[in-house]
Amino acid sequence: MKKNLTDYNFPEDLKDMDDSELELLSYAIRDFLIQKVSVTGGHLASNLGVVELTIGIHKVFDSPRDRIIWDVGHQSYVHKILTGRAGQFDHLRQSGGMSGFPKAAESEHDAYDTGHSSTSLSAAAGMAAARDLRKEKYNIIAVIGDGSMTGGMAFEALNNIGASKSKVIVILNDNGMSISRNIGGLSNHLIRLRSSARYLDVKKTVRESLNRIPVVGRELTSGISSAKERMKYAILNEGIIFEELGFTYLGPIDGHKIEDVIEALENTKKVEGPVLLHVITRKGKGYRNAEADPDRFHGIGPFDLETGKVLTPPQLSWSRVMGDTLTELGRENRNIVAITAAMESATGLKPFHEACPGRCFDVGIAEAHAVTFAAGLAKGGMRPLVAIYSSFLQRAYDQLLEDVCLQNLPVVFAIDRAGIVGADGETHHGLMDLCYLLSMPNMRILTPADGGQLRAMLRYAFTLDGPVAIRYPRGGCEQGGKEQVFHGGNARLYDGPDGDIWAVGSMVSHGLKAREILAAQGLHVGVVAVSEVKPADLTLLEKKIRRIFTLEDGMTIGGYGQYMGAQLPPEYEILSLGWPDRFIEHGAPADLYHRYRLDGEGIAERIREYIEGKA
Ligand SMILES: Cc1ncc(C[n+]2csc(CCOP(=O)(O)OP(=O)(O)O)c2C)c(N)n1
Ligand SMILES: CC(=O)[C@@H](O)[C@H](O)COP(=O)(O)O
Ligand SMILES: [Mg+2]
Repeated sequence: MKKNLTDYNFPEDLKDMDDSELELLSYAIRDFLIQKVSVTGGHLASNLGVVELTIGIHKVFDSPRDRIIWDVGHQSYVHKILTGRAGQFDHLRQSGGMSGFPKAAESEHDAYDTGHSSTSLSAAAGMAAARDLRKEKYNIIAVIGDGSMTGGMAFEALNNIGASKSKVIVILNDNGMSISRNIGGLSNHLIRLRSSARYLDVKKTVRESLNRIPVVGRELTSGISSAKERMKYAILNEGIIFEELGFTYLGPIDGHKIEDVIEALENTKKVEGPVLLHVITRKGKGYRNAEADPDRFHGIGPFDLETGKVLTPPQLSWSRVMGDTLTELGRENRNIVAITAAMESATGLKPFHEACPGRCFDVGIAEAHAVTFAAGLAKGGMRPLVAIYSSFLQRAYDQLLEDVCLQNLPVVFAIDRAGIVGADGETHHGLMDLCYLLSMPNMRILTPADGGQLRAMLRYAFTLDGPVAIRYPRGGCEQGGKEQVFHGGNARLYDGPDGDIWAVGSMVSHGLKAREILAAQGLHVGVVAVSEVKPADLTLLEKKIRRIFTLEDGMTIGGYGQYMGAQLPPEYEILSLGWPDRFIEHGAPADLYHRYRLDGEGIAERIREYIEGKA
């Protein structure tokens, strides 16, 4: 073994390693991951679970010729180490550093960019069709977790691939967990498969599969031979959903036994047509604290290695305020129900679940279904709230429009992680929701500037009889006044003769900072805190102040600024300040606001340039 992981020439060096060297390597990788992520933060538990599997994949397949697609991509750290990027882990997910997700721009080994779940199988299907049409020869391997397999797109792709008979290798990494415990009918099916006697004799089950199915060449394993035994196997495999859909199902195998992993992966190569290898792993494997609490170690900030405790002091989060308020409201009104797409604790729903058991629904990673499910609940007389991240709600555009807005149903959307999220980057920033929600008739959009306002808005939202979206950012929030009430409308915080900043929700604090900086330079702008984005409240428009600067944590094109521009009388001029027409990279929020001139300083500069006629 070499001293450092950076001393290797991976993936080539893997090819000459024997099983015991690979096992030693797995220890070194775990150690490295735990050390590095304890400093930078990141998706630790999922990566610890795929160490042997990833080593096996790079040993058996030939990346980048063979294409490896990581579903979600949060578990691609080991792949990054094994494709020459160990040296970049000190800057994992930091401004200017390596992404936490696969990025083709980062490495030729990253065959497909991911971040949102359940896309890998569709991407693999398309890549396989392209390969076959072009008569090329290479393997396409999609690695998907049991949580991601609950997403609708994964089912759609299985359906498609199974019928196409195209050679796609699906590796189902089953650890029984989504971020929290995995749920649903498919999850129960997997539990039955993993607890069946078949798991006990790994090699035999894989050999049996190979004897039963068409394989490339004649390199068959010895396995079962008599017709009677073959029939017994076929019956055993009957009812395995993947087989029924047209896949050859191999496994389940123990994903932490490197020699079994390698043998099973070699066997996937031999199968003709679509094949699914079921691998059982443990989330957090090899680090006591993560094994004990895989949910918390799914995505974690910098932590103490010994205790596993995060180093940043706890703060009041927007999610927490939402969850606690909903719990209060749920106690008062038994018609209130909550829905999450596999993000119960992250969206703050846990206390509601505990206080109102039976009224909190985790539907799996199924955002589109979650929204129409809420529409159904509303139709049935309940008052549903969908707690969801802004970027994941993108998955349910059509359901928002056709099921909720068109029928004007009273569904409350608690849109978390709206705006810049930071370390997760392009795939996770919540910069689009204002653009698509603003164009939806009947949708009301509220944006709290602090925790007190969020509490008041939630209470108000349940009094309305149509859809309401309340959007708020990731992270900590100011307490705000406890007894606030909200009946719609905006609030003027300052007057100013040189123009008015209309700041949406949490951007109010940036607007106030800009105002201060400008005042010191002799320019006096007012500030309006925009709590009600839609319908537009124009009652605070000043007749004498004809210059409006809108400020939003969303895309400029199609966002609040353009929406306001369309409502303003012609004598008003408007400058819209938001995120530009490009994908915004990962990095610390403060760095990003600064780089894109959306912090107080940048906003002040842009306003001054505009007023001075330079913009
Ligand atoms: C569309 C979408 N919804 C939700 C998420 C948030 N998310 C990221 S990983 C994850 C759980 C994935 O579980 P699984 O695929 O089993 O991987 P594991 O973490 O267990 O390795 C969830 C819900 C996401 N990335 N994309
Ligand atoms: C990979 C993924 O999609 C989630 O784990 C996400 O990273 C969670 O983000 P938060 O840290 O904002 O909850
Ligand atoms: Mg899982």
